[in-house]
Amino acid sequence: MAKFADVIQYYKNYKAIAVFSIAASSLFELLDLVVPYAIGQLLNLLSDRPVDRLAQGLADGLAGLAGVEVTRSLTLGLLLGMIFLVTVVRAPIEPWLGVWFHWDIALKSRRDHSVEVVKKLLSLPLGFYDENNPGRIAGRVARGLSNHTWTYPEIAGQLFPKLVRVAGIFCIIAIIDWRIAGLFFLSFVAILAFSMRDLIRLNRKEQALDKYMETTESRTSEIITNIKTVKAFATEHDELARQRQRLGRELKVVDQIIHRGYVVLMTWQELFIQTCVFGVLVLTLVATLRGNISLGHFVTTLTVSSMAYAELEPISNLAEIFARRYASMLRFHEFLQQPTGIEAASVSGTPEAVTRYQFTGKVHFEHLSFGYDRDRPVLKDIDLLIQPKQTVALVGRSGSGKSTLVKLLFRYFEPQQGRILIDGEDIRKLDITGYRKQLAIVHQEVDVFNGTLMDNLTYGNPHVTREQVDEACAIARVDEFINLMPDGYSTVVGERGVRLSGGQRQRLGIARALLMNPDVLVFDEATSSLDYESERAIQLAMRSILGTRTTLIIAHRLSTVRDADVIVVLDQGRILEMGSHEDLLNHGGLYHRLHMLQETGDLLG
Ligand SMILES: Nc1ncnc2c1ncn2[C@@H]1O[C@H](COP(=O)(O)OP(=O)(O)OP(=O)(O)O)[C@@H](O)[C@H]1O
Repeated sequence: MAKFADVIQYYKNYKAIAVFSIAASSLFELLDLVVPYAIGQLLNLLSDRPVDRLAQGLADGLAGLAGVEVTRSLTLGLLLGMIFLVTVVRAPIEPWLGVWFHWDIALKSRRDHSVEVVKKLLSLPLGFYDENNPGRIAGRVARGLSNHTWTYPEIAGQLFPKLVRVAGIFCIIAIIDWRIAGLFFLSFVAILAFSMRDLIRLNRKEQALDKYMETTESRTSEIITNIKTVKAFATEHDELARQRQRLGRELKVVDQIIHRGYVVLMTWQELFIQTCVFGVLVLTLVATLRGNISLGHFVTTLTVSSMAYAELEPISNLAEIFARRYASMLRFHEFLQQPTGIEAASVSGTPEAVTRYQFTGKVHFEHLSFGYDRDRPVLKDIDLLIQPKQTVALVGRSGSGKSTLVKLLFRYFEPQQGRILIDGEDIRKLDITGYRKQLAIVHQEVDVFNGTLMDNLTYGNPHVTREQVDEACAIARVDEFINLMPDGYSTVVGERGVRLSGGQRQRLGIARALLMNPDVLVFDEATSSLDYESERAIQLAMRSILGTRTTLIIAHRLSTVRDADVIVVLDQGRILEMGSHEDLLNHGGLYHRLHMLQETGDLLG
């Protein structure tokens, strides 16, 4: 759970400059008080009454320095000079010591935390992404960052200095009349306590709303990612209706409960403040009429106390703004506190720190058991030894655990029982980045990054030579389509470039995997969604790779796995059968049945 301290810690890199700039802004707020004081003293002078001790002392000091007599004109000049210093002279300095630094800190902190966010995104375990879609994550991060950025200049540049100013006003009033100061203090504490109570209550509602908003954003993001399905099923109207309903509910809470709550609070604050201002006017007037305070003090007290009460409104507004943003700031820190995966160390480390390995490719899945949910095992006691450069095919019904086995090999998840050995070494003992660099996978859906074909080919290994790229492209049959591209290797593909077909993407994926020169290569359903010609091109590419390194093929189409040295048939998380294509056909078990099914299309085969 994130706390208030986490929100403060957000700016910790700039602690020293923050203290300096807040102190500077506070000082300027205090200097503002010189004006009503000096005007009060001017009034005393003009009405031929003596100035108070402070003004008199300053005038004596000045006269002593100049070696002249203290006159009315000298005191007048001194008071005017004070006003000039704290208004005109201060004007060009204040924005630089205050505004500049407040925004500078906010913007630099945003940069720091944006980097932290990327770091976090790269080091979160895969399981996090199964549970949170991009819209939910992006919404939470964006709101958290922007609210932190906007809030800092307001709190540091206004709230703190204004509180200091109010404290200064309290001191001035106390010097003039302690009873008025007492009333001022009590009313101030009362209004702040009353406001805080309401703000805490409203903040709880904000937190619940924030969670609700994340789910709405997550659905909008799903609409974008699944737009083809939405259009194909013609569910635009339903999606719009659902989102409209959610947004309507959000508005109801924001408008009718939260916003109304703030306005009610403001109404009470206004009434209370104006009553207090009036009370001070009456009290000061009575004190002046009784001759307890001078006319100058009457003006000063009235002016500063009106200034103080006038500050109450912005102070409570700032507290309100903070309360409105606090919930999303906390949610942002909760995101940053998510437990990281095993990749975390490599994200922070340098590329040079990665341990380099060279494996023969002997992989042993030793009595592995695993379930995403501990109580529902997906893999049960898998024991499988793969010899170096062997080709092993994993087949079985959908949901039998083929992909999960590969996820464990890549250490996206840890087995609950058993272990995986590579060349006899437990993979948990290896440096995760160095280990993964010796593996490569060609997914069913090959990711294409916005950039040139060359960028995409060398994504995992930017140091390869042009010859190596040509060679990998020839094996993966990328060369067949690269020559047709407008700019060859320099053709921009992906989001803003040429769209690649499914078959082209897969061949790109194979070449990219080969350029990693992996010791273990995995094909995950690599040919499942392709037309005959593309599938054949890929099968030929795969065939020329087989035997050059340990290869694992997850396949539904049994035609693609005939060449495998060993075919492993998984069923409900267990190894049911294992052997060559011929052995398994002769065995007459599940593989034989699946094979017949695919050959004949006969469900009873
Ligand atoms: N991230 C996940 N969280 C929870 N359960 C999951 C997750 N991924 C897969 N499963 C479950 O684990 C079981 C095995 O899934 P897996 O993807 O390994 O099967 P598969 O044999 O590769 O299936 P297919 O051939 O359809 O891809 C399934 O019951 C699936 O619902």
